[in-house]
Amino acid sequence: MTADADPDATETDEAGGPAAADFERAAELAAEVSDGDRRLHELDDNADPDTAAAARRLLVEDQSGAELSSIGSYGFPAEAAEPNIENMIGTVQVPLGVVGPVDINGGALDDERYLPLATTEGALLASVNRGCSVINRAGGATARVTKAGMTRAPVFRVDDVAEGLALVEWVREHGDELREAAESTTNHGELQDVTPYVVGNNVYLRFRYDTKDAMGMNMVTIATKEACELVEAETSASLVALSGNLCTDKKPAAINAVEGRGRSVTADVVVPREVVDAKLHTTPEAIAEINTRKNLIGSAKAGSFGFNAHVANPVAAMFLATGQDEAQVVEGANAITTAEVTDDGDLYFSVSLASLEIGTVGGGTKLPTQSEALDILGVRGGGDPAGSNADALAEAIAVGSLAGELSLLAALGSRHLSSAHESLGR
Ligand SMILES: CC(C)(COP(=O)([O-])OP(=O)([O-])OC[C@H]1O[C@@H](n2cnc3c(N)ncnc32)[C@H](O)[C@@H]1OP(=O)([O-])[O-])[C@@H](O)C(=O)NCCC(=O)NCCSC(=O)C[C@@](C)(O)CC(=O)[O-]
Ligand SMILES: NC(=O)C1=CN([C@@H]2O[C@H](COP(=O)(O)OP(=O)(O)OC[C@H]3O[C@@H](n4cnc5c(N)ncnc54)[C@H](OP(=O)(O)O)[C@@H]3O)[C@@H](O)[C@H]2O)C=CC1
Repeated sequence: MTADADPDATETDEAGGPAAADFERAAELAAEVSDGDRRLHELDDNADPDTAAAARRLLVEDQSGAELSSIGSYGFPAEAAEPNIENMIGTVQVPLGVVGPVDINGGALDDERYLPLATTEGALLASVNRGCSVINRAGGATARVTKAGMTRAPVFRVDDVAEGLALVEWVREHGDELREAAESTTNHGELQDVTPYVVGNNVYLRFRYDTKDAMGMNMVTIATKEACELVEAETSASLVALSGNLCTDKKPAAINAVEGRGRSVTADVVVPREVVDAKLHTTPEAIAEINTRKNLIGSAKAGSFGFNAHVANPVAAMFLATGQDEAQVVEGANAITTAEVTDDGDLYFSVSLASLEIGTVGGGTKLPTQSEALDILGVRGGGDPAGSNADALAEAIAVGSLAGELSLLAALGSRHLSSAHESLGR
């Protein structure tokens, strides 16, 4: 076995962290797992989280021959990540940078902000930064959350369509009882509506909640389970699965593009022609044409839900930076970019993200580096009023996406995409 830290260390430091692990105990635990006396995921029951992580690193190093000193050099007590991961061995570090400060004229965030982006793609921050500098010269970007609501859609089995319709009618008549059941599990969540869908002998009930500052998937799953118990007690329908995929979580889906999920948010800007020329080295006409031929027609021909160039880039980078659930980049990139030449010859440019599932409380937002990144935006924790911090985060991500779209479409217009990645991205 290759030890990856001080083998003489035996005390667990109160502050925690990899150096505070008890490496003697870690070696004992690793040997017990190797001998089949203990399972990998049981180590936390027998040691503090940093020691358990050290034991798992020893096992993985032994089995793979890998040397895990970088993975083991994390900068916070493993205890802080306990709600976020099982079988922890350390962390992966992704470089974090900032762009801006960019001027955001939002409904919830009306100020200048640096935007934190974590990525391994060279040229991405330079590009989004250029977009921010263009937005600032244009007087700032406007941003608004136009709809909010997190969904969970359980599927019920019924005998036939007549029973399915009876269930739909029962749901319509008993909205108050469903709301009371669902909201009994949460202090913040509010049931907004339940939309039924009947397919043969399947009934899907799409519950939508205002989850305030939480992304809300745990919250709405727990609340919907309570409502489902009422449905089963009061009707002949039988719950097959608490998630019936009409929610739709972590899969590309038209329903999210049309109905929205999480926050639907739009950012837009009018860029004066001279700024397009000086900073983007192209014209409003060229950007509008590229947007039509690439983002609209090209995407339509490809059957894509993403009528944009690379909204996934700023969304993923800001998700990683601020502790969002990275699998939900699938829905986060569900965006339409528009571009047109105004009557004055300037460029109107917008990006509308239909289903941005984000929060400033819960999930990964509590981790030390992620909550510092939320501090950069001034949106850590619960907002006043509740929900305003998550609205502000949505607006910041939308403006980052707007900046990225502007810069990339311009780079395509000026034929600078490949040269930019030759000089910055390799
Ligand atoms: C690279 C640039 C920005 C050069 O663009 P430029 O206009 O030659 O740069 P510049 O040196 O004149 O500077 C202009 C501004 O860019 C920023 N800037 C410039 N350099 C830096 C830097 N080092 N670090 C930070 N910021 C930088 C900075 O904001 C600066 O303004 P200022 O603040 O000085 O007033 C431009 O060519 C560009 O944006 N290219 C596009 C690159 C891009 O968007 N890549 C994204 C990834 S592509 C991808 O992943 C998806 C794709 C393409 O496959 C999707 C699809 O199919 O479409
Ligand atoms: N369960 C599932 O099916 C899925 C879970 N996930 C995971 O779910 C997690 C996110 O779930 P989520 O429910 O957001 O987070 P948490 O489960 O961490 O719960 C957050 C809780 O914070 C409390 N809270 C405190 N202040 C506020 C506020 N201002 N606004 C809203 N809530 C507040 C709420 O408690 P209270 O309810 O008591 O008011 C809320 O339930 C992520 O880790 C994600 O990876 C992702 C996809 C699916």
